[in-house]
Amino acid sequence: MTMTEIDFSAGLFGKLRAGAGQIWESYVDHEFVRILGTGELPEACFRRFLVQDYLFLKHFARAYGLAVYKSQTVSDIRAANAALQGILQEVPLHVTYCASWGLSEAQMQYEPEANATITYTRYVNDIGNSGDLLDLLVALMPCVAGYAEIGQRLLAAPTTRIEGNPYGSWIENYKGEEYHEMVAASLCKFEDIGQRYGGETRLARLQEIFTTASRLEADFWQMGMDADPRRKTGA
Ligand SMILES: Cc1ncc(CN)c(N)n1
Repeated sequence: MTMTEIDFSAGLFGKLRAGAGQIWESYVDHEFVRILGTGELPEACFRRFLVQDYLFLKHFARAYGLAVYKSQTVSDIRAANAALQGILQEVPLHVTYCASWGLSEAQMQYEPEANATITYTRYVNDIGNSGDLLDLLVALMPCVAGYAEIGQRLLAAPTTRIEGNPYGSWIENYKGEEYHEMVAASLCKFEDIGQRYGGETRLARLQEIFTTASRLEADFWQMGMDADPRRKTGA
């Protein structure tokens, strides 16, 4: 089977990604991702990230529920529902890692949310509440497509190690065919909705939303990095 190759530079998504420039790079090429690929990421950083990501996924599933509500056609409802299912399919990966550290799913649910989690998830849901379906999808796409790009980059990087890497199954998930097929379908629907909702005439505002969500993605990695015990400065 050939791997689904995604062209991240195409269409409205490609335009927004290019418009986000250095902020997009700071997300997909974050230090956290690079040392996760080599296996050198301190476990405390990955733990902090993964528990927060579980809480993040809950709010992103809610955001896709909102996308279902904002949809005006059955085809768009189906696509938002499929993306919601895609988000939920990530959860077992998180539950399995946390179980290996003795943390149950019941306990994960009651972990306090980090500022980075609150800021990003509430921003996206606010865009969805105040804007239309296209605004909401623009806020969601850095999350959906960014991890597929990260998976593709890790796969291509000569420094990436899967065997013996404690984060190997995380890498396998986001470079895997199932995730990439879901992202390819999401991007295809995004281009369709972009055209129907006049994306090209709304570029300035859409760029603002996309760039903000990309910056909040980079901040999310940084929240994981900051849990490195060697970087702690006293407090
Ligand atoms: C913060 C974040 N961004 C993106 C993904 C991939 N859906 C995720 N699990 N977490």
